[in-house]
Amino acid sequence: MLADLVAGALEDAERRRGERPLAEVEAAALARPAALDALTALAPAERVKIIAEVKRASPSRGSLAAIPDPAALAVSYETGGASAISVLTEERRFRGSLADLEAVRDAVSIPVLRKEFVADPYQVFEARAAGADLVLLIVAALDQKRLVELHELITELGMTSLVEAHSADELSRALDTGAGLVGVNARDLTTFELDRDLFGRLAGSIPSGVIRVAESAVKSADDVAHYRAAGADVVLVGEALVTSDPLATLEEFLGV
Ligand SMILES: O=C(O)c1ccccc1NCC(=O)[C@H](O)[C@H](O)COP(=O)(O)O
Repeated sequence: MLADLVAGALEDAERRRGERPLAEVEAAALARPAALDALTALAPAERVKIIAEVKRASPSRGSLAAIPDPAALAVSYETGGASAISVLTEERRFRGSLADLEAVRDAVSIPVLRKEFVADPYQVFEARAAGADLVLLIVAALDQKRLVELHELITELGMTSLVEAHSADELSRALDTGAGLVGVNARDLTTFELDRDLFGRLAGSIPSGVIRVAESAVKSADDVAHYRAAGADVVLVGEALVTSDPLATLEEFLGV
């Protein structure tokens, strides 16, 4: 499944490259105002922080929410106290787009993450051209050389990588990149199984100075408390927000 998602995302990027060559996207990326400082926005604090996700659908859950106006949803997230917004831009299974990201960027003043199966530098330039401040890199989808190259490009463009792992091995590869923001995804992206305790098993290996993000499987305030007790500085939440009143849910989650 993960290989299919990456292959599909690369095919879609190739199609867009045909319509808008790299030189044009690169120029648009360089013309953007500087990216927001996500490491400061997500820095450890007395209270847990939330990255709130714009997520219409997913391979594991199918349709979640229509989200006709992603910018309005993002404004609710910002008003509700989210520290950053994640926008799924994958088109085939998540029904997202770069246009969603651009609309969100224009509507909020907190950092915005491009959530995508990024494997090609073109996708990084696209992210910056659309106004992203952060880009997701999934360790399981990349060999180490490519992971490091993409992380370096993201950094050169002034953005922040969120480097995502799902095992001790992947975590060690994530830390080897030198990234300051590392996520542990409870969802196995090959089987979709959820393991809410994985973060707790791996968090102790993340050195202080690296921001720890617990991703996926947050359904309730108890789940946020569970991740917080295990050492999460930040939790990334999708489904629970798009299928509820986001303001009320954020208030409940941030009260933890
Ligand atoms: O959500 C999926 O089904 C999925 C399947 C395959 C690859 C990635 C997938 N999701 C991306 C994410 O990591 C989540 O959208 C994100 O962590 C939020 O998760 P949740 O709060 O459980 O919606």
